[in-house]
Amino acid sequence: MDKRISLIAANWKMHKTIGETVSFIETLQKEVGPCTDREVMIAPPYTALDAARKAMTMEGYKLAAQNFHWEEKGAYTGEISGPMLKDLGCDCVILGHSERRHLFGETDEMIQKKLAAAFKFGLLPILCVGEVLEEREAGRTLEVIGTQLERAVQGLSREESGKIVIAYEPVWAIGTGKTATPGQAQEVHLAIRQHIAALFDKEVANRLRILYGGSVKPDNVDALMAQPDIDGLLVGGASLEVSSFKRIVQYQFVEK
Ligand SMILES: O=C(CO)COP(=O)(O)O
Repeated sequence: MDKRISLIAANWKMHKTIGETVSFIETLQKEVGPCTDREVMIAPPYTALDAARKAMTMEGYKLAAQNFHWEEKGAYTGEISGPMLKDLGCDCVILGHSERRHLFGETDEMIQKKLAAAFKFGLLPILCVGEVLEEREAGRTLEVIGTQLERAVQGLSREESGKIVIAYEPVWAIGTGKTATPGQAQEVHLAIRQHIAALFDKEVANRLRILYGGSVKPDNVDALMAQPDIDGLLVGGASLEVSSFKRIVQYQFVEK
């Protein structure tokens, strides 16, 4: 199996001013140091992207936006484009987060356009997928995620598909304190990899990094990261304090 470098990502959502962002990043880098065997990604709000870029001085730290619009420019009041994010020095962009899907009405079709645009404008996409509680209880988890995946990757080349980062975020586990058990998360991560293998091929699937997100905390990080198909984490609440995010970044490494 290809070796996949782990990615520990912070999604700050609508939190932190410029000053708070700079202070967080400076403290984190001072306490964690450069990262060579894992990548750390931070997604602050748009308003703090520029300051965050300037504060990131160490190896292994990456900057992401939480969303963007697929068009390059135009009459889209309130929107931000890929070239604008590149201009700010962003490396990655989070796409299709469940809050975007459920609170702001993003559809699979919009997410597919955003995914294609991320490649067009040179941003690494982090594609979020996940089921709601009723879907899990009805035994439809894998079907729902399969559909989200198929629709999102439509039109992508084989090479592009191998580069996507997928984040599995069960909607019922986001901000609720309810984490999927490591076994539940592993089951879905494996299914995602198998689905991508069926859509493209095994080599693409083996290269794919799949993150888990949903109430990740210092006390469950090691068990989650020990699972063979969990290649990283997308952390909300616990990424807002340096002390908890640092512990998550410094998860206990196990050879897989
Ligand atoms: O939505 C998430 C990350 O994108 C997860 O949020 P919490 O870690 O707060 O559950």
